[in-house]
Amino acid sequence: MGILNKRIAVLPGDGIGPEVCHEAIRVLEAVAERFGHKFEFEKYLMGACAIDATGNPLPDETLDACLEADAILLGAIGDPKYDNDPSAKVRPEQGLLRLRKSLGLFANIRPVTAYEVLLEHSPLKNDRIAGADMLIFRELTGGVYFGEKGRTADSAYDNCTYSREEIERIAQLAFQAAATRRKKLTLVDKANVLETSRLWREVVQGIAKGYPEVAVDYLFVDNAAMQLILNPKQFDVILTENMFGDILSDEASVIAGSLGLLPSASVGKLVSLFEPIHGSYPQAKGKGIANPIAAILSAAMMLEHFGLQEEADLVKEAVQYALEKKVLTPELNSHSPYTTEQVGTFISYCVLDGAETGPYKYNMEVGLSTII
Ligand SMILES: NC(=O)C1=CN([C@@H]2O[C@H](COP(=O)(O)OP(=O)(O)OC[C@H]3O[C@@H](n4cnc5c(N)ncnc54)[C@H](O)[C@@H]3O)[C@@H](O)[C@H]2O)C=CC1
Ligand SMILES: CC(C)CC(=O)C(=O)O
Ligand SMILES: [Mg+2]
Repeated sequence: MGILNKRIAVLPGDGIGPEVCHEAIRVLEAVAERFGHKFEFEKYLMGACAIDATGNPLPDETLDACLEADAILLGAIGDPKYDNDPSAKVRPEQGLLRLRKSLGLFANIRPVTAYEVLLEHSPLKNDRIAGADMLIFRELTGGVYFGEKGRTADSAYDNCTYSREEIERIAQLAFQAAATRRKKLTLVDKANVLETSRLWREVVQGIAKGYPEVAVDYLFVDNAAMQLILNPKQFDVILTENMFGDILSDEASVIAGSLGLLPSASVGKLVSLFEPIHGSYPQAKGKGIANPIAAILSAAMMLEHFGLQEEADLVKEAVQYALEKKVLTPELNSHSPYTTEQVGTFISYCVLDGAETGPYKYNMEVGLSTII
């Protein structure tokens, strides 16, 4: 792959979103400097910050810029002042959902890896999770989050709808991924109760015929929630609908070690979007304790999407090195002295100068001598 010129629309959002985005951008800048690529970053409003500034959680200017960009980097959106007001007419989350729908981002891909070096910090049984490595395909533009909603004084409803086409397009992607991995796909649903889940099963059974090399199994979501913790190594590719994928992937982050470690790529018909799976973690805003790795690994997924595999691998190695050297934010180790920015600096230097010289440069700048 030659030198690339890419325009990246950045939506830092709310809470810790701007802090983790900042570190992901620095890492992408380090990649650009090392390999000679030109990445242009332009920031736009979305979420609570956009409501505050314009009254609209997804201003037209933001949507237009996203449509014209080569990729989108998103931090996170959400603010307690809206979460705690049940009568709020406009909400930050509406901006995110509308963005996903408008861009046709129907597949949200969330890799989950149990990091060997973090096992000692895990609340889970180490021998059960060591080696776990799965890819969650979460449907992102259908289901109960997008169905018709209604409210009277004493009742409320949120409809869940899926069409055959909506299921087919993400199932095809999930099968393609499974075929390149350990060749196992698990459909997670609630087909004993939900009509939508029965349609998911029917469609997936049909598509499975085109992938005879992929073993398919079916799990009810309540059982899946337990199996994830009990025996995560059984999973390779998990395919599921919007809300189940949302919930199960946060649960699966415990296998990795922290919600602050899990990245995602959302792909569809138009431009792709890359975001950590976590939210805006408002309690941590401005404290320098948010883990930037989920955002940095989302940037690595963006590099893969651009076809820059060597660059993406370098970022992933730098992250691995930060974990090995215990350059950790406090949720992974309460004794850790490292801030969001320091973790970002360490990873950026490893990307720029390699895992050998990067840390020395980092130590000189930060004045820490504990890493190497
Ligand atoms: N994609 C998005 O922008 C999302 C937005 N939200 C919004 O975020 C706001 C907060 O929601 P919560 O339910 O508290 O979820 P959250 O994901 O923001 O935080 C839940 C918990 O995960 C941990 N955590 C999250 N990110 C972390 C990081 N980078 N480093 C270390 N620890 C981290 C913290 O312990 C935190 O209390 C709400 O307004 C919600 O609507 C929630 C999920 C996704
Ligand atoms: C607005 C929510 C659906 C955001 C969320 O929890 C997510 O995308 O993971
Ligand atoms: Mg979520």
